[in-house]
Amino acid sequence: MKKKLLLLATGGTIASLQGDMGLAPSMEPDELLSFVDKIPPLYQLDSKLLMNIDSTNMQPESWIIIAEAIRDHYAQYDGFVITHGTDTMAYTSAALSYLLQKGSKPIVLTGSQVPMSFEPTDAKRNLQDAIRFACEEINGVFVVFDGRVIQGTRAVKVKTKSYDAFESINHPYIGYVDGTQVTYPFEKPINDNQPLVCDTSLCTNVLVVKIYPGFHPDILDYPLHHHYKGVIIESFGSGGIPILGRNLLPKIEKLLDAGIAVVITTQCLEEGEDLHLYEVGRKIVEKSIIHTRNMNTEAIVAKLMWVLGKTHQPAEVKKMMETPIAYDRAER
Ligand SMILES: NC(=O)C[C@H](N)C(=O)O
Repeated sequence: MKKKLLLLATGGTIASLQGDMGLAPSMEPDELLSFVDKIPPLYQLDSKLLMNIDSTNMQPESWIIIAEAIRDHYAQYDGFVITHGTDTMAYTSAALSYLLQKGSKPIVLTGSQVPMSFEPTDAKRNLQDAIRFACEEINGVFVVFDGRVIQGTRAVKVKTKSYDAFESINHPYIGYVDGTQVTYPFEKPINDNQPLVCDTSLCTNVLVVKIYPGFHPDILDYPLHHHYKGVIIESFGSGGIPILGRNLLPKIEKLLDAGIAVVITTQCLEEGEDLHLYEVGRKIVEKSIIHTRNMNTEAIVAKLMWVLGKTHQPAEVKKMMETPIAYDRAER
């Protein structure tokens, strides 16, 4: 049976044309599709333009627009393709993994490093691959890019120009697309065909701070005095914060005392935090901070906004953040 797919276009390089001020998204979804080699027996496709923006301009409110469009059309289609800029695609793929849970259909994000109208370009292949993967019997949110299928909570943009811009971090690739062929390196994930759960309440009062040698503890006064509900600290290596010199512990205690969720992650892309390893990590483990294990920052930001959209109660926030959703974290 032919699959019924919906393409939701949001802009990005894939839809960009050269203007006086540089590349800017302006192509309509039908124009994008005119470049694609159709696989007529496999699918029938409708399209809708949700926004036409550089993904630099994506906001959490834009994630909600995308999620609600999918929710509203969920019953009518077998799969969804979202064309999106690459710069914040990993945030959107993570966010949609929280906003739209369970379900029975694939939601596939793609984009390109070079506009569709340029030659050569990666846009044509990526869009074709995304459409092909959206025909699979699989559920969840995925990024399809340069022939690789990545779980939505595990994609990270690691290159600014090359075609292989995205990697699956701390998680295996779900699959590969080559022409009309989809292969799975491991067992194909089981589609347990559950009803879609759409929950779009978000709290955006979240701050990410990357510490560095010389980071001044006073910076952490800012979230305290500006109604922030969550602070994500990108610490070093296996995880730890300075406890000598510009000691961050007293300020972190103040944040926790004020009921602000403090989340610790690592600046290292691979293998995740292990705060128990070193004294500089253990000191903070004694406090009720939130562990992230091997989650990526994009997923942590989206998950924290989503969790804080439901509760500000510290123990609840910690429990929800530390509970795996959509394969976003693995315990050791
Ligand atoms: N390759 C791209 O799509 C980059 C673009 N600035 C965007 O994220 O919209």
